[in-house]
Amino acid sequence: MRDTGGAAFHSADLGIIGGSGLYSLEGLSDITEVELKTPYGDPSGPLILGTVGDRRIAFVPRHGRGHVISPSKIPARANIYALKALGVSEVISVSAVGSLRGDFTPGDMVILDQLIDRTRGVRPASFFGDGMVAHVSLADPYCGRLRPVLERVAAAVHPTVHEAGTYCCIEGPQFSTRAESELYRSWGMDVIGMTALPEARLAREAELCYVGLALVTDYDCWHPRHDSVDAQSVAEVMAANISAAQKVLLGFTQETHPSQCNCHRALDNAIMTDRQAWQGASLGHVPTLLRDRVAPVL
Ligand SMILES: CSC[C@H]1O[C@H](OP(=O)(O)O)[C@H](O)[C@@H]1O
Ligand SMILES: Nc1ncnc2[nH]cnc12
Repeated sequence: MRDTGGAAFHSADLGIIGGSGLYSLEGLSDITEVELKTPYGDPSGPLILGTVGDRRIAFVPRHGRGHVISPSKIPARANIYALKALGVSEVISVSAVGSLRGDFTPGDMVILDQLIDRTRGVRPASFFGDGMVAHVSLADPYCGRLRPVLERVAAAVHPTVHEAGTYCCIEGPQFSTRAESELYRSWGMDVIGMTALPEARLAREAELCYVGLALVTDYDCWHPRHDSVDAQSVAEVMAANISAAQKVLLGFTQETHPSQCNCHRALDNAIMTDRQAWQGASLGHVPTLLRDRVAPVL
């Protein structure tokens, strides 16, 4: 069913953002497709809403249907805003990644815990700045409450799950040079991709719990005994592991429940703008993100 009624008529509590190779979700019932408009433009495509057990899920493939959106062009603000507007409080983000170390091999899963930003500043990376200035903490960009749950669920369905990993986010869409790949390895980065940022920054600003499930698809271009990555090989390894990823996602929906979390208070000590100055048109669309947090003063 296609429904353009908007967020007000729909709701979800868990958001799933699909990456390369994950363009649909298995196991959903009561499926509705919603086309949402946001102040930050259209999301990557219609959001798919559905039910698994007692969870209402909202799914969005970040590259769009048919993989038509390049990493630099992903409307991350619209995607996160749309999830927030639907009532989502927890998000799991799935990514294909290259391995930067010998013991992370293609087919492995990684429960991401850290990020390094090697994007070039061309991606809008904040909801704040026009009339309201906020500086959230990103010290731990992934939710510490949900990461162990994801690890447990993944370990139950997949033989090799790494409990932590630092994701190096490059601009793309080209893959790295060998010198860059070696540089990132020398810095101690674990995996490489093009999409975890600004998604993770925006999820924190929107006070969402956010976890990252990375599927290792290649050794980038540093490994002396493996071919350099290409898009086709990424797609092939993803296809071989997609049913395991789907099982992890389904399991995760049943193992987590919306609960109180520090992530939902990320703006508590972050807003620098005087409270009196929160009034007025310059505040733009931030109230929707903050919802009931600022409603009393607006
Ligand atoms: C198809 S290879 C490069 C492409 O795959 C990854 O996408 P995602 O993170 O959405 O799974 C990588 O970041 C690039 O966008
Ligand atoms: N080696 C790599 N570099 C960047 N993004 C990727 N996605 C999957 N493999 C990748």
